[in-house]
Amino acid sequence: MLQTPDQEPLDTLGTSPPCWSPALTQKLAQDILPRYLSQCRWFGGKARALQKVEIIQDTLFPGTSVHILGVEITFQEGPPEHYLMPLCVRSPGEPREETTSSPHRLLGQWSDGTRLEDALHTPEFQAALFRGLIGHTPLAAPLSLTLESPVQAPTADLTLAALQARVLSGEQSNTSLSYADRWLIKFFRKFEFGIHPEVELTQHLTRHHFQVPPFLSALNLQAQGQSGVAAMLTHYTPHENDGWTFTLKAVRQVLDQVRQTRQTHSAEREAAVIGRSSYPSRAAQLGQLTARMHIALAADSLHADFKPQPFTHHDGQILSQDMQAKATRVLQELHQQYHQLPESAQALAREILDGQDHLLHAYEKLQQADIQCSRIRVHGDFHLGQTLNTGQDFVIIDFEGEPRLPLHERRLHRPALRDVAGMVRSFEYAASAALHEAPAEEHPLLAPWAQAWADTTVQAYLHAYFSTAHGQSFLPQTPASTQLLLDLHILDKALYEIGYELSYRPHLVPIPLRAVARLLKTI
Ligand SMILES: Nc1ncnc2c1ncn2[C@@H]1O[C@H](COP(=O)(O)OP(=O)(O)O)[C@@H](O)[C@H]1O
Ligand SMILES: O=P(O)(O)O[C@H]1O[C@H](CO)[C@@H](O[C@H]2O[C@H](CO)[C@@H](O)[C@H](O)[C@H]2O)[C@H](O)[C@H]1O
Repeated sequence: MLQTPDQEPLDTLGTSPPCWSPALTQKLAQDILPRYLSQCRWFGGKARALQKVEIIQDTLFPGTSVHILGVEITFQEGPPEHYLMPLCVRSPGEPREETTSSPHRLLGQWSDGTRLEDALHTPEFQAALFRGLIGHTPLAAPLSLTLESPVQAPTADLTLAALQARVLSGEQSNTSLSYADRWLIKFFRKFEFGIHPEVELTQHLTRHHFQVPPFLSALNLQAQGQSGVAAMLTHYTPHENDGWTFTLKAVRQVLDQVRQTRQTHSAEREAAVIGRSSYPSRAAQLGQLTARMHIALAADSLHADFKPQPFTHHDGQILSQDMQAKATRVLQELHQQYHQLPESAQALAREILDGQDHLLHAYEKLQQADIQCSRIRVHGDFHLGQTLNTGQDFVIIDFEGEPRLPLHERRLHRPALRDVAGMVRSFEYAASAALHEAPAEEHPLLAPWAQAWADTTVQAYLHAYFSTAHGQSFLPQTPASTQLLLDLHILDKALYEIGYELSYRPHLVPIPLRAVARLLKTI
């Protein structure tokens, strides 16, 4: 009998010894995966009603007994999603690494102790994947390798690193593994055929010597004559923490200081508390870095995929319609999820749903505006968690774009201000998250401080961005069109966050709800 992590008894698999079999894949699709997926951080379909889970591809990874399953998930409404799941059967004698009990790695267990596990957590597959991505294990169809250049390291170091894998924990839409903290493999969970923006942009920026973890190789998976990316190998960047953790700590420090001194907010006290902290200069560093990233992304005018393109009147119309369509979709999801929201969030959701017409109308300004700038390739999902704080500076990571968008949309040329808006939202998100860790009775004291922290930080960031990017073709020509593009991208991002949090982290949805309710009053 196979049991799922919550130990609910399931149908027996028969008396044959536990092993990989058609009966097992059938059981996976019918019983196990529908329940297991909803517990996985990387599963983006949590807000949608599942209709069917189907295993459409089963690839044995060379030299292992690991099955990389291509899983198609159909929902009662909307397009299907595809995920990659490397799984293996492990006998009772094989060691249980420390997180064995975690539902994120254990899919089930037979009565004799044999386990069905997520292979990304098992040493056998971790090592094999690394050897494959450094080109030491030949891969056979449907797998293949894109190798930028041979990995420069003594063979002994590589052999040892293969055995020193560590699954990174934390906020992730994919699964990343560090190898001896020198190399990093990102295994993409959501799978789609086509050029992967993360591989393409990391490769481009590596070649332009920009501050990204240098690209080394990509693992491709083919089916039906098409190819998609399953994993990417880069260097590991030693860092103190990621930009999100670093920033949250900075806001908490400000709020703690206020809590201890019980100082109500005033402009004078703000200058003393926030103005004297070291964070605004780090925000300015991020502003400069963002501008330099855009300059590097706009640098290759000979390559059609990177060459800047004009933002035409027609682009303004398309952008306006696209933002309206995305907003409508998110508001529909919000409407559908309304009764599952906590009461306080319901009030905000109601405010937003009631303001739907006003909100959609705001995007129409893009249709009349005279916006003169170029569209370039952008990061696409830019926020503090996409930066690593090395102590002195930051490095930018995670160029996959918004995981909720199809690949071809993530690769479109866009206004550079889309990324700037993403980072602005992230500073505000951090202020809001820190505030809402505090008990409600402290909010009257702390809220003006959290807002002042966000305003000061955003100002430092924007000032540095616009100074560094001054004169670049991707900046709109007038202050009015710059403001319009920025404001509407901020609104677009906050709405995206509502959809993202409903799908991935429902407990956090009040944060973007609060932001959109506030923006509704200013647009
Ligand atoms: N090259 C790298 N070097 C060191 N740590 C990294 C590197 N890339 C990612 N990480 C770590 O992994 C985490 C998740 O990476 P990310 O690319 O944002 O994945 P996801 O798409 O799953 O969110 C980061 O926050 C960081 O802690
Ligand atoms: O890092 P990912 O590519 O997986 O990006 C997704 O997840 C992010 C959260 O991990 C999400 O970012 C949102 O939450 C952040 C705090 O955790 C905040 O800094 C961002 O501003 C906010 O958008 C991102 O939107 C999503 O695409």
